[in-house]
Amino acid sequence: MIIAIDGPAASGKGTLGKRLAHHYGYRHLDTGVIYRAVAYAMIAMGADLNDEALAVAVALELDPEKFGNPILKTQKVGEGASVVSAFPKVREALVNFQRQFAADPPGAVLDGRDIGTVICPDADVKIFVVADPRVRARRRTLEARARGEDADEEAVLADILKRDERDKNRTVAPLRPAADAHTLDNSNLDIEAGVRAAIAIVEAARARR
Ligand SMILES: Nc1ncnc2c1ncn2[C@@H]1O[C@H](COP(=O)(O)OP(=O)(O)OP(=O)(O)O)[C@@H](O)[C@H]1O
Ligand SMILES: Nc1ccn([C@@H]2O[C@H](COP(=O)(O)O)[C@@H](O)[C@H]2O)c(=O)n1
Repeated sequence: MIIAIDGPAASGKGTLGKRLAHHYGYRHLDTGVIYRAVAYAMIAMGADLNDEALAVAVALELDPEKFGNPILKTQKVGEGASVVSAFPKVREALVNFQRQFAADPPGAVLDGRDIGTVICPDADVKIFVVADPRVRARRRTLEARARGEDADEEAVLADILKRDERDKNRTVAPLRPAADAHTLDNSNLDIEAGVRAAIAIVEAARARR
């Protein structure tokens, strides 16, 4: 079974993806980390993030062993990821890796922006996770402060809104729910309640198979 989770920045996709994968014994891929890895490699070499040809070359040479690097989670790298991810050829270079991950047994949960629309249009279950932008900014700020960072909630909100705008308005694979996606608004749900709601969606889909 393939579970596709999409949604805007900091909506809880990764948290939910990890929890669903654990619940069902599936593998989990946070696809945002792939675009972050491209951006980080370019930042590290002092390159211009708008250099599409270089971004493609970097994307083709990515080492998944490095996806766990905590620096990929920083705001600067996230902002860079939303620049390089808008290039059609960068996205093209990364499709096979994601589809291969999805196809391998016993099942997979992938989260991102275009999983239900482009990467796995035939996914068994598609969930589009949303939450009020202020709620998302609050959660992300608390998360950063817990890591010891000096995060400003208004700046975090501005970053989230900017990335959402760029992701929704790009020409290729824009952020949007697939026609057959279930929207899950977790603005007023804690993590446990959000996971329960998602499991109910998955179970309903399994019962229909
Ligand atoms: N339902 C929830 N209730 C409260 N906090 C939540 C909930 N879901 C996620 N969070 C928290 O919100 C923050 C963002 O969640 P997460 O990193 O899963 O979002 P994301 O959509 O994967 O983000 P990104 O766009 O960076 O990939 C984390 O601190 C997480 O613990
Ligand atoms: N399937 C995806 C996943 C991510 N992106 C882009 O990467 C940026 C960072 O993603 P996070 O999930 O880690 O926040 C995001 O803003 C998107 O621009 C993507 O295009 N497609």
